[in-house]
Amino acid sequence: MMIVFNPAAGARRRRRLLAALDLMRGLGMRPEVAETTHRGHATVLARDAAREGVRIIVAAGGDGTIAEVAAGISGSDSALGVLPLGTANVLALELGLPRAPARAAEVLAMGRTSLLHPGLARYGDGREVLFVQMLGAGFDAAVVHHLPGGLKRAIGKGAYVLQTIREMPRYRFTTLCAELDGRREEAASAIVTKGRLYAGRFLLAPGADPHEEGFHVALFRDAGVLAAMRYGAALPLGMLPRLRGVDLIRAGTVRLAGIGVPAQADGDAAGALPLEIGPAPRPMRIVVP
Ligand SMILES: Nc1ncnc2c1ncn2[C@@H]1O[C@H](COP(=O)(O)OP(=O)(O)OP(=O)(O)O)[C@@H](O)[C@H]1O
Repeated sequence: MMIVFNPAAGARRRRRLLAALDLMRGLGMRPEVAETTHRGHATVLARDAAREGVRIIVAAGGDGTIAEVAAGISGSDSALGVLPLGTANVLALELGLPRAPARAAEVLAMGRTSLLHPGLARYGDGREVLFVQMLGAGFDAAVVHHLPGGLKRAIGKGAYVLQTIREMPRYRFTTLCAELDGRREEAASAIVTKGRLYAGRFLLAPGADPHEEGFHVALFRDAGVLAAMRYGAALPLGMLPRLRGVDLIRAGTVRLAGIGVPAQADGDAAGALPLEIGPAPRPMRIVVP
């Protein structure tokens, strides 16, 4: 087993990692730990470990770190493990992975796995971005693009709320075009999700399951500040999936286009449209409780 640790959020994360390591050592495990030094590094570390035949490669960080490690092991026989140390930890909530470091370590020690079907976004320039949870295009991506890293480290999840309020008056709402299995739709924003949850434990797509193939696409039809406020208020109340102006559609492939529309994948900035989303070439195994 190898642990890929993102130390970016400081001392608290390191303490939680050490607590997990303590338990593992108590069980006689001696996992190697590699620390990331920059964005994208987790993918390189995980890819090298997968080539060496490491059986379980653990992402110790948030959803961005998990996505980077998943990209590194994609196509290999290594399984993905998770020590949830991030801000939102959506995948951990989705899969019922414990947040307490000792309990998360126990799950890793047991090594029970299930199949995960990540999504792969392909851009016009040939770039590819793998995601395990979701890809958003439009307003939520603008929030992610402009979120100051320092603010997130200082106040955690509240940073997203603050940045959403800041973004409302300045985001230039444009129409994006979504092609869902070839069927054309229009929306102000879209979230292509593998899972049920969004931004923490808030319900977005009740019928979704990351263990299944395909995507659930949430289309936010209405543009403008008032609509964004309505969506933002409905989310924590669990009312978003039933809200007027929100449609949820299943699809196996998704094309998104729109001039200057930003994209985010698993909570990290991921360029701009146009892009095409389909399944990753191979599903991967993930360690689950
Ligand atoms: N050493 C580093 N310094 C700065 N940034 C890093 C470093 N290592 C990784 N990163 C970047 O930090 C991003 C965010 O980290 P991560 O996902 O672990 O935490 P988070 O954003 O707080 O969690 P969540 O996504 O659950 O909200 C990663 O996508 C990665 O690109």
